[in-house]
Amino acid sequence: MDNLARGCRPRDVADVMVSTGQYGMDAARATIDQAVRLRGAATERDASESPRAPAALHAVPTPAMPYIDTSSNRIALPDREVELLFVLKKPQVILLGNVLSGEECDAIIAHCGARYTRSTVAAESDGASVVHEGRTSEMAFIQRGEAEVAERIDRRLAALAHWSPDCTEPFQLQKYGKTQEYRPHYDWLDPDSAGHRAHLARGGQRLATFVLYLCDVAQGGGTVFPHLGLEVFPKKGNALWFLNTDGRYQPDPQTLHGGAPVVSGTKIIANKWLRQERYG
Ligand SMILES: O=C(O)CCC(=O)C(=O)O
Ligand SMILES: [Fe+2]
Repeated sequence: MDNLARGCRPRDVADVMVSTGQYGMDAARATIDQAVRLRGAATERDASESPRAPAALHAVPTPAMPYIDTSSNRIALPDREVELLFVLKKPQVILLGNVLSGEECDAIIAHCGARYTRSTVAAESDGASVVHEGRTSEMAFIQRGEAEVAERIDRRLAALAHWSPDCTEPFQLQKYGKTQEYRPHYDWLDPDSAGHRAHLARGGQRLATFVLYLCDVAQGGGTVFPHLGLEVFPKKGNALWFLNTDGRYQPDPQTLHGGAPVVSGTKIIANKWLRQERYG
């Protein structure tokens, strides 16, 4: 497992294991998943060291990317079996079912109680958090170590995405009442914007997004992707995943997305962003 410790992509390590003839692909994947879990989903990887490809496999280093195994209809995680509901290949957008139990959704919402404040975005000029007319929801954060249920879900998402929880942002809840929305935007940080560069300096690029739907919504509130002609409706316990960049960490303009206005009811989601490096 030295290659994993050096930050190689589990997928590449699996290819090497199969090519030596000692493992079938299923056995290689299972062994790697186990090793990643034991290592706390590669927590120990030195974030300052650039990820490298397995020795003697590629001359050109391939950066590590989080990934979800889409080879079967269900994914058995250590504490839960998740369903694949749809997969869009490019850009990669995956809808997953049964990621959270109803009780877990309720517990997260209860934990945040009334701590919401008006949502903000990062200003392009200096990166400061500013209120924006395109994001009318309210937000709340759950810091690492604050709630057992959040820690458990953090570990589950790490196993699902083969990515260390240390390289993710804390959960950000978004609550939308009637007419509230988040107009189409990108989750990746723009290297050409001075304000975003300050955020890039802490944890690198936002490689992938999980949107956890914590409740059903009576009407409206879908997550929309205008360039893809796609709208995903919130369903309690489901999670939407998308990759914000290509495999070389370059922002993908096709990932434009937003939260459509809620027509009736309330929508509550939790965002989890996977960063390139340790996010402290
Ligand atoms: O509300 C949604 O469905 C998407 C939210 C979103 O894209 C965000 O908070 O960055
Ligand atoms: Fe977003």
